[in-house]
Amino acid sequence: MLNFVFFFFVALIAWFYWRWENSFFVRQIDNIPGPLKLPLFGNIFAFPRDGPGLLQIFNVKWTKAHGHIYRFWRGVFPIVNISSPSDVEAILTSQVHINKSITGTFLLPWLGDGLLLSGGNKWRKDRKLLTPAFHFQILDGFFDVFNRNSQILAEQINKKLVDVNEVDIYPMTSRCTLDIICEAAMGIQIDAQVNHDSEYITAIDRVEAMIQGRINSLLGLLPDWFYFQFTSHGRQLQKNLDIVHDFTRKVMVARKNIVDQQDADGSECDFGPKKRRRAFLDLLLEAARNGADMSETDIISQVDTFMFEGHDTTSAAVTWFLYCMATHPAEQDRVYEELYECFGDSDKPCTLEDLSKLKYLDCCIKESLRRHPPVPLIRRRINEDVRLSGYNVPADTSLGIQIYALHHNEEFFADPETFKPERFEADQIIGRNPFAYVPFSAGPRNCIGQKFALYEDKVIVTTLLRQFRFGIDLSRLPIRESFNMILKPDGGMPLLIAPRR
Ligand code: HEM
Repeated sequence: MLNFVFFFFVALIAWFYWRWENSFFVRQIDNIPGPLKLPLFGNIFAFPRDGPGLLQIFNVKWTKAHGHIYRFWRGVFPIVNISSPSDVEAILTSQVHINKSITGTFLLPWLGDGLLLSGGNKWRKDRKLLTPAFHFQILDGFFDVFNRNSQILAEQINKKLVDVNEVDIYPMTSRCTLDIICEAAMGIQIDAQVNHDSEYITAIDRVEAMIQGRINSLLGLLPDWFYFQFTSHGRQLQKNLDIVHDFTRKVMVARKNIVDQQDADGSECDFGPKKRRRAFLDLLLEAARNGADMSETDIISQVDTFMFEGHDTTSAAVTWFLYCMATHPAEQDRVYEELYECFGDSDKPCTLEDLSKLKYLDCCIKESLRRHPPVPLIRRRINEDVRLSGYNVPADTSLGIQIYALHHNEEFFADPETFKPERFEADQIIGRNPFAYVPFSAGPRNCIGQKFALYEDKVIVTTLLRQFRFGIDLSRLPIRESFNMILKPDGGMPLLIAPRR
């Protein structure tokens, strides 16, 4: 009898699987070229565990083997990856495909329904509310935060140079951008550059590494309730998430109390229409006070989202830019000449007006973001059937937009592995498909912090290049790129640094 029940269930599962395999949905997906899949597991065993391997398989190996549109299976969930400008344009400019895919759910326990992960009307409402926070007049007010923290970074480098001439620059730029975003998002100074033992900073580092570890392994197939309750990885992640959320909540309450107090005693408010620089948190608290439908949890999710999106991305951009300079001394000299023309020998802080004069620096930064895009892959959930490169991609499919593969497409960027800033000189851009280059994404769901990031990036690198010359020990090359949610240097970024004066 038991045998009969067992075989009955196996046969039932096999029948359901066979029906599903032959469904119109699966047949449409499998019509798109892609690697051979295993029943139930799909291609999950082909995913490398390490970041460099992951970048290679998605952006290089499978793109070369199957073309600029291919599909693969994460268990029974299909993912279609695209990297041709016309397909990318069709998705990014669409008002229909604006929701994030299932992989975004791994970030949900951390970022909640913040701007990065929310969809539909909630996203539209929040995006409208937050857009004024990135008005250029408001960003101008952050220049003193950028300059002050860049100068602290230069001092920290100088301290290291007393003993050595090679410094791993990546953790240092990371702490610098963390200090900047904390001040901009929450209005507080955590001094991560000098205070290395902060529980909050350690927890943020762990949360990022653990979420990436989960995505890349079989743990990613477990539902949240099981993963957080019954695996030690999940329990550890929860512990670190509690530290991060606790910190954000405490800052929010403290900020709210200050504002309430100032309101009550009529003293000058440090947030209000007359004050030029306001943290993003102030804007959210103000909106909540003015009756916007926004709970405490909503505010925390938005602040945590800015902390995540605004920290590692920019430090990766700064780090890869310094790498490009270190490996291209002639281009570094030309950038320095331009800086010298603008600033001379002075210690004058960098202003928005100065940045508008630094045209060659701008080309070098754009080329660095092409060659090493900090966000190499973004995802969408297809809301209704769409035709891409002649294939029908059915509704509910997860779609990957491979920014890295797009930026390395020979058709648009000849000799794509070579650093050539002149690609971004005015006459070279004419006629190039604008969707061949999208480091900040494009369309309605582009990066809301794009201008903030570029100003911050430029102030940090000008501060450093005015004071130091960067080089690299050739035996360290190549520094491998690692796909860890963002594009990080594998094993750090050891650069040879010499003071200019
Ligand atoms: C060089 C640095 C940066 C790069 C390359 C970058 C890139 C991107 C990209 C590609 C997206 C689209 C993500 C997606 O569709 O899944 C995005 C979204 C976003 N970015 Fe950035 N980003 C950078 C810096 C920043 C900064 C400094 C902030 C905040 C101050 C920020 C805040 C956001 C937010 C909130 C979103 C979600 C926008 C939405 O869905 O409406 N980013 N970013």
